[in-house]
Amino acid sequence: MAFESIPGVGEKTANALAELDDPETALQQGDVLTLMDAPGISEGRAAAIARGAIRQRHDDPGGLLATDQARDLYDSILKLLQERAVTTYAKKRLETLYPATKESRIEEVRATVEDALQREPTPELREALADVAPLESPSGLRVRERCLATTDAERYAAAREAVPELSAEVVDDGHDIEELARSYSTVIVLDEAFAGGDFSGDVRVLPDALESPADVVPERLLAFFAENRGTLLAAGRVHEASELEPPLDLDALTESLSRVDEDGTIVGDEELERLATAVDDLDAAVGTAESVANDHLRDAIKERDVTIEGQDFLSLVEQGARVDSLLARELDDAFDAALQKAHDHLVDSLDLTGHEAELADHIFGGEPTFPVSRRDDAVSRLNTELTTARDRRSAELKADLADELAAHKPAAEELVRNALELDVELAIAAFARDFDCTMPEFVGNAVDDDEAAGDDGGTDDTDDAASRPGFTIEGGRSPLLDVDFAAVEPVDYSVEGVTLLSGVNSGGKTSLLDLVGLIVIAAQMGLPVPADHAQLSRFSELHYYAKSQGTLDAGAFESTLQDFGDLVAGADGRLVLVDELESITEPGASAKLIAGILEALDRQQTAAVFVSHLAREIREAAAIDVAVDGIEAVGLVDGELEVNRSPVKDQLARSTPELIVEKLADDDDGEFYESLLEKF
Ligand SMILES: Nc1ncnc2c1ncn2[C@@H]1O[C@H](COP(=O)(O)OP(=O)(O)OP(=O)(O)O)[C@@H](O)[C@H]1O
Repeated sequence: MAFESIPGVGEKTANALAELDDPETALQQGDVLTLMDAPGISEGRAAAIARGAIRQRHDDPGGLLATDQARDLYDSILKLLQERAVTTYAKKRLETLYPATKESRIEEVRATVEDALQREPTPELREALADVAPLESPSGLRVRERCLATTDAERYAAAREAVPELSAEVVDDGHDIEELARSYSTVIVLDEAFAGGDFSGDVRVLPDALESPADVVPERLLAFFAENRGTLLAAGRVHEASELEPPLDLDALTESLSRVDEDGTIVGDEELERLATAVDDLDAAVGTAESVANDHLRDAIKERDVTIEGQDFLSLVEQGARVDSLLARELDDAFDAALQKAHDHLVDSLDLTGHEAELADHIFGGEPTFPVSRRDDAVSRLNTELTTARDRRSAELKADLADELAAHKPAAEELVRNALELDVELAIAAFARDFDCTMPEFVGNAVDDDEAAGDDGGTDDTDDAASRPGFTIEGGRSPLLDVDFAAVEPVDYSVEGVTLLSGVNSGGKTSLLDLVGLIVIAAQMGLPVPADHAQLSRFSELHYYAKSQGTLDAGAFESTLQDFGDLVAGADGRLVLVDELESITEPGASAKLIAGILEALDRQQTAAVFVSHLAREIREAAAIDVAVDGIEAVGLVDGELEVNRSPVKDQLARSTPELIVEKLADDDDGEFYESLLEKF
């Protein structure tokens, strides 16, 4: 696959992607998690690449968000979704949802959303998800008790590359290998030539070792599971707390994980623990055993009255200070008992067995002496015996556990992936619940797709191909208003083609444009929308222009006009939302400009809503019959306008001043207010 053909992927990124095991599948599935594994690819970048790949797969030109205001609305929707996701992964994954213009992409997301809407985001699930993160590959692992050896420089380089966890050594001959075996518990020789060699120590000739590094370093897999233990267990809890079917036996995984600690060390094996403790405690135990023996001997000597015959005394004097023979004779039993006590202490405290106990026997012995002292060579022999046994036991257990975990690995990866993907679905489900959403219905044929229209009622393009693009919203409630969502009044609004929207001040015109834009963007992302019912065309571009902050200077005015020049020259199937364009210049000129833009848009297959306080003037200036809808005040209550937030079709709303003059005219018998009212 030519990665550089993906929108937004340059040579450097393409090279990074090529380093993944299976980048094609990751790109095809929009799998941000795997894409993030490519060197130098951040989560945000991975999401952008995934989006590009999705667009490419659907041959989707994208580009629905044609103005900054439209992009801001998209960002707001994304934020509402991301706030409802627990994991960073899901927050990034949600960014792969973009407003598409191709039916196939919208349908693809809608199919996932249908499932998502069945999900229930419970507190237990959110709690478990908090501990789930993408799996990490441990780095910097070093295994010190094993080494690789070869006579070949190339193989040496390959060994360093394939198994960085072990030391690799270049050797000349068997003698060098013997030397290594003295420093390492195990030496793995990579050269066939040494097969059948007679080495002392644990020397294994494994010419194929580099082909399956995991067998040579089972620690690699153990470290993977050890490092990801928290995530794996949490992903297991996510499955238990939801209706997700786990891809492996969770009890078996938990049991396997309980046998390795965070450092990748085997735990829970009594024999290994016995040997490890014995190695660690050997010195201290020998010291204590010495004291035990000496205490016993000291007490025995103190209690003893020694009678020395003259002859013995003479020979003692003649032989200098040697008392060994005397000790041997007089304290033979006590000496034996002291040694026995020392030995028993060693065997008991270190829990030594069979051959180890025999070796311990040699630590205290020989000619009677006081104080009793250890024989260092015997201590060293016991130490070697225990260390070798410990390492052998550990290596066996690691290999066994690694075998077991290797079988779990693909399913464990799926377990975590499922949990993370569930978080994405739960965020969508929470969005739908929090804002009382329903799935929108696509009608008409605003965008020309080459594809055949689907017949599942989702994006039914065959319905009304001749009709003009537009939308119908029933009971729409914007989650972006500055009031609590519960206090948002539902709005009904329907537009086909080009229309003006008039209305009282603060009647909710801007909020309505936001709602329309939001519903269109969310719908084309494949998401449910905050309305009781929504029907819309699939638009090619959304041009949303916010209200200008004041009259523009000549330069800004010129460039705004150029924007509209481009707009009216654009393709069919667009939705244009414009808020009070009149504020950019003086009212008389504005009305003429807007009238001209509306005429041009009316000639195209475009839907447009222009909010304006100059609806009457625009209509008068326009050569076509421009539709005008109105958000009306139903009355004035305590100086406050009471507003019907749903625009009335084909009705020019009376302005706030007109309403107030009318009220004064009603309240007052004078002619002044009546005459004012006639001016409207
Ligand atoms: N559907 C709604 N439900 C509840 N409150 C709303 C709704 N729509 C608008 N409002 C409230 O009315 C306020 C004014 O709305 P908005 O700015 O959309 O009015 P406008 O008609 O564009 O005003 P102006 O003519 O002054 O530009 C909002 O800030 C919001 O508090």
